[in-house]
Amino acid sequence: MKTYEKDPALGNKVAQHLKILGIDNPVNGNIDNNLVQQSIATLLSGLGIPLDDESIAKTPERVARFFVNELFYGLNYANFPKMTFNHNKYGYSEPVIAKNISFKSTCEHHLVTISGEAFVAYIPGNQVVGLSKLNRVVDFFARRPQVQERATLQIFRALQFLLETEDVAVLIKATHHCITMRGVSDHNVENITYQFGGQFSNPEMKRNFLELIKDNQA
Ligand SMILES: Nc1nc2c(ncn2[C@@H]2O[C@H](COP(=O)(O)OP(=O)(O)OP(=O)(O)O)[C@@H](O)[C@H]2O)c(=O)[nH]1
Ligand SMILES: [Zn+2]
Repeated sequence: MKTYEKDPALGNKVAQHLKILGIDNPVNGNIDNNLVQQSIATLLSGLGIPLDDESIAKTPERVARFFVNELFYGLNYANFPKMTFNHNKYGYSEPVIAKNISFKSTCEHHLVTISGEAFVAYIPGNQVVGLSKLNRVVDFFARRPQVQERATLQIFRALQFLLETEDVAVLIKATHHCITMRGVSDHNVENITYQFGGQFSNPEMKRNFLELIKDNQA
C-alpha cells in the first residue's frame, strides 16, 4: 500500500475536468477487489494451474491487492495526491522543469508493462507547486491501463488545471514491453509523445525545453 497524503476532493475535481475534456479512461469507477481476485483464480484455472499448490494458493488474493493498491491505484480518484503550493514570493517567472521522472505503466491492449520517463515543465504565477507533486501526478495517471497518447494528455491537462496556467509542457519517452517482448519484439524502439500549452507553444520555448531535457544537458 502506498503511503502518501491523498486529496479525494481534489481528485474528484480533476476527474470532472478530464471527463468534460473527454480524455479520462473509459471506466465506471467500480473497483471490486473480490471480482478481481476471482478473475485471477479463473485465469490460473484457464491455464491449467491448480490453486491448491501452496505457492499459488494465495496468488489471486495477492495479485488483486497488487492491482488495486499499486499497479492500477490511479483508477481510483480517491487516491489522488494532495498538492502543496507555496507563495511565489521570489517572483520566479521562468520555466520549472522536472526531467527524467521515471514511471511504470501498463498497456491496456496487452496488460504488459510500459516503462519510461516523463519530462514536465510549467511557468509559475503566484504559486509554486512542491516539486515532488509533479512526480506524483505523473505516477497517478501512469498507474492505470493506458495508451501513451492519453496518458500524456491526462498529465498535461491535469497539470494545467491544478497549476492554474496554460503554460505547461509534457513529454513522455517510453518503452512498451508489448513491443519488446512479444509481437514485433523490437528492443530498441522508444515511443515519444508530447503536448505543449501556452507559452510552450512558442517555437523558441519549445526548442529550449527540448534542448534542456536532452541527456547530459543543464
Ligand atoms: N497508439 C498506441 N498504440 C499502442 C500503445 N500501446 C500498445 N499499442 C499498440 O496497440 C496495438 C494493438 O493492436 P492489435 O493489432 O489489436 O494487437 P496485436 O495483434 O497484439 O498487435 P501486434 O503488437 O502488432 O502483434 C498494437 O499495435 C500495439 O503496439 C499505445 O500506448 N499507443
Ligand atoms: Zn500493448
